[in-house]
Amino acid sequence: MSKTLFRTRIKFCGMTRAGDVRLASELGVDAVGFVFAEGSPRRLQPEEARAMRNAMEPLVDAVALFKDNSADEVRAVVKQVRPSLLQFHGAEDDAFCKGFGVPYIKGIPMRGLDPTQRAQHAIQLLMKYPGASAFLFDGHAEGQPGGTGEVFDWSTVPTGLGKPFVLAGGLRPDNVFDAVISTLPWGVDVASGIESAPGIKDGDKMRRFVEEVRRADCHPD
Ligand SMILES: O=C(O)c1ccccc1NCC(=O)[C@H](O)[C@H](O)COP(=O)(O)O
Repeated sequence: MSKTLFRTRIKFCGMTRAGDVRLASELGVDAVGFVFAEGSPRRLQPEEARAMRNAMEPLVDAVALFKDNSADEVRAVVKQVRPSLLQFHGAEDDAFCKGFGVPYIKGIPMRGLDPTQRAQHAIQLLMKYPGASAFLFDGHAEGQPGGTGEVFDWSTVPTGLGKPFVLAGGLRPDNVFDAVISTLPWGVDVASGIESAPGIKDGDKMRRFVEEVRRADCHPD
């Protein structure tokens, strides 16, 4: 694969502390994610996310993440937090995902897929989620929660999507360079790989993660 000229976007997911959000902005991170999925150790109440959202610097996107939440819960978050993007990780269909007047990213479980089915997988995704602004390829298995640090086989990333994709799943400062060079994603997303405990981001890991993505962006291949 030949290298393109764009800058790889970075999203830090599962933010729970205002100081972590501020440091992410200072590091030049493009988006931060607030998790509303039931059972997640990073789960926020809308009021908590709203407080962090109101303190955010301009030109940084807030992404609200759901997994099989009710429409009322999604609406409450949209009203209070004003995210610029929604991200769905459950069995929500396209009609549900696009029903809130906010662009959406669809999280796709990638565990155990067949590398020979990359093109077919892309077609299936485009047919199933025509309204998605982007896909986020994640390391977990179908029905499982994300944010668990599981890497999937990058050779299964669908080809010929014609839409941006975000690579996720077990990315860390020590593997994100290879991940970017191998898959040339529109963006990368990380939760546990920049944490000292679930929801508690580690400043040094955050900084090193961003440096490694930038190093990959400058790499000639
Ligand atoms: O982060 C969570 O707790 C979570 C819970 C339920 C569904 C999805 C969740 N996270 C999705 C993300 O976007 C994570 O950033 C992604 O799974 C990568 O996580 P990690 O492998 O820990 O970097």
